[in-house]
Amino acid sequence: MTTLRVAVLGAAGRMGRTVVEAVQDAPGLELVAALDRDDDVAALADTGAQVAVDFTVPSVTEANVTALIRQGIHAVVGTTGWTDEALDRLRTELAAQPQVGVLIAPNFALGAVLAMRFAAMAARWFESAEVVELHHPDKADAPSGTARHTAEAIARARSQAGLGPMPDATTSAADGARGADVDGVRVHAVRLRGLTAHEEILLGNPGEQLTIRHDSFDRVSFMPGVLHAVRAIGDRPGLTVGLDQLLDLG
Ligand SMILES: NC(=O)C1=CN([C@@H]2O[C@H](COP(=O)(O)OP(=O)(O)OC[C@H]3O[C@@H](n4cnc5c(N)ncnc54)[C@H](OP(=O)(O)O)[C@@H]3O)[C@@H](O)[C@H]2O)C=CC1
Ligand SMILES: O=C(O)C1=N[C@H](C(=O)O)C[C@H](O)C1
Repeated sequence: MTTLRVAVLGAAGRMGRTVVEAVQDAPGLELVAALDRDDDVAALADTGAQVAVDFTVPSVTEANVTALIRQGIHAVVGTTGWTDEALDRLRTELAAQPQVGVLIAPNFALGAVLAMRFAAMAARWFESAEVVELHHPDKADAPSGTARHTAEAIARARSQAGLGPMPDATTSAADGARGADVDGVRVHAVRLRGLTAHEEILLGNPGEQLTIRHDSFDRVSFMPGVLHAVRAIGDRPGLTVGLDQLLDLG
């Protein structure tokens, strides 16, 4: 079996530490670099890394991935905060390095990926849909990348089905009481000590409710998805958004 040489960016962080352990324990993978703040991503090629995993912070992840692409290193990215404009800039970078693969995934937990897919399937059959995400209080961004992605998928499914705005008679609300508006879908963010990463998608019709819930109780929940992506990304040149694209879900 040939060994795949892997680097981790954000290696001192909560996710980075877990990824370092997972790579060290994974057959066929070799950890060749563990970088954090102040380390030089532009010199990573010297380590022989073939794939790099980025769990850093939204303000630096684009610069990291750009540096990886320019060195011909594939990227598996879990860091949140990607805008459509930033993704377009990556596509431009990738056009000059057509052999390089980049995966940006808001959530690597297999259950969370399936929950997003189920929500998108269900959305057109319900009058109302709202998303509640619940996380540890050390998280920097709100709403979560997963919740944004979920809301965007619900909005897309509703629009494709020709559904209009959801019923909502609110004419007066305290600041934030109705959550964030993501493409017309309300998203509510809870921050609570003791939590890790959780999401509920509430879908309502007259007389019935469907609740789709996913819980990550521990960061190990993300590791099977990360390792699958590390092994798969070299055969998938260009930009891929969402782990579901690598899971053969149909
Ligand atoms: N896709 C998924 O499945 C998941 C995604 N995430 C996302 O991953 C990201 C990281 O989460 P988490 O691990 O909890 O966050 P942490 O804050 O624990 O980790 C981020 C790490 O990146 C470091 N860092 C900051 N700047 C740089 C830089 N320029 N280069 C390299 N490293 C840098 C930080 O250092 P310092 O502390 O000194 O700033 C820290 O060690 C978030 O965006 C989060 O939402 C999280 C869980 C799952
Ligand atoms: O910061 C976290 O912890 C998480 N971030 C990701 C997100 O913003 O969706 C994934 C997961 O929810 C954990």
